[in-house]
Amino acid sequence: MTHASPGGTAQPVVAGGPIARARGLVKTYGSGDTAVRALDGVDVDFGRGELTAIMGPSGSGKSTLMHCMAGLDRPTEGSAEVDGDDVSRMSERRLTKLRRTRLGFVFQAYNLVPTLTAGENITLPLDIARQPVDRDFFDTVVDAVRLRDRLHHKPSELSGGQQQRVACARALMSRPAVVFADEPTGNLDSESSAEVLGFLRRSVDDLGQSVVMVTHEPTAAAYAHRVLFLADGRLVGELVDPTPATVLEALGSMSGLPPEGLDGSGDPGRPARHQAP
Ligand SMILES: Nc1ncnc2c1ncn2[C@@H]1O[C@H](COP(=O)(O)OP(=O)(O)OP(=O)(O)O)[C@@H](O)[C@H]1O
Repeated sequence: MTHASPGGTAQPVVAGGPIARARGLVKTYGSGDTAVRALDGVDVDFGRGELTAIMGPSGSGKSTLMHCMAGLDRPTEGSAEVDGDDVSRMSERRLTKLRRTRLGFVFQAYNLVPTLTAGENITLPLDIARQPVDRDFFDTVVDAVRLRDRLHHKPSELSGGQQQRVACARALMSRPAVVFADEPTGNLDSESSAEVLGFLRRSVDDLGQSVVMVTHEPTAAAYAHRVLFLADGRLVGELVDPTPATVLEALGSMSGLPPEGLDGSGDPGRPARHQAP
């Protein structure tokens, strides 16, 4: 269950508080006449133990928001907190450690090491960090991604969907506070997409993982507990318990609405609330 506060901050109501949050997040690229305000004051909470999708038109700031939250980019103003740590103010050294130990990443490109087997790719981050591999958890994750019979295959011997499931398993192995997934199904056919998205959702429902996913696809966003909509670097709406139809409807209504405010309030900073029927 979520509510939009009068101040415009979308806040999920979940036990233990949000796993990540942004306050007054601004990101400006360049300067002077050519400056681009990619994020224009974003306040948002990401629910603990939830799959949150971020949608919006091309250039609306989705990747910039995710990168600022994940410490891959520095905001110009405001704060980005993950599990109580302000990543916007951390030293590079601490950020590197945080990304390695507390965050998981899944990108559109699978980024697997071609000379290693699927199993070796899954444990690689732990091996690099010289952390022990919890074999029971490894088995749980491998079964959840349904890769048991592919563990000894190299990436070139796996389908795109299987490679992305290896990348998902790898992201989960350190039990990160948050998995950030940027267009994880962008290269996949619909069947492989369903497998990857099904796994990301199960990682939340069955393993308690928190996941934040950028996507263009309403069918992908419908796997989320909650969808956030960005436009021109601002949070302009959210949808709880989405379906492909309600996501499409929300996207359609946003593109057709006047610029003074998607909820009709005249306040462009206030997110419109689209509740699934
Ligand atoms: N490194 C950069 N330098 C300059 N401008 C940038 C940079 N990265 C992003 N931008 C600009 O910031 C704005 C937001 O970009 P961003 O990639 O976050 O949008 P997006 O919603 O993820 O887009 P897409 O769906 O096309 O990936 C765009 O206008 C983009 O051109």
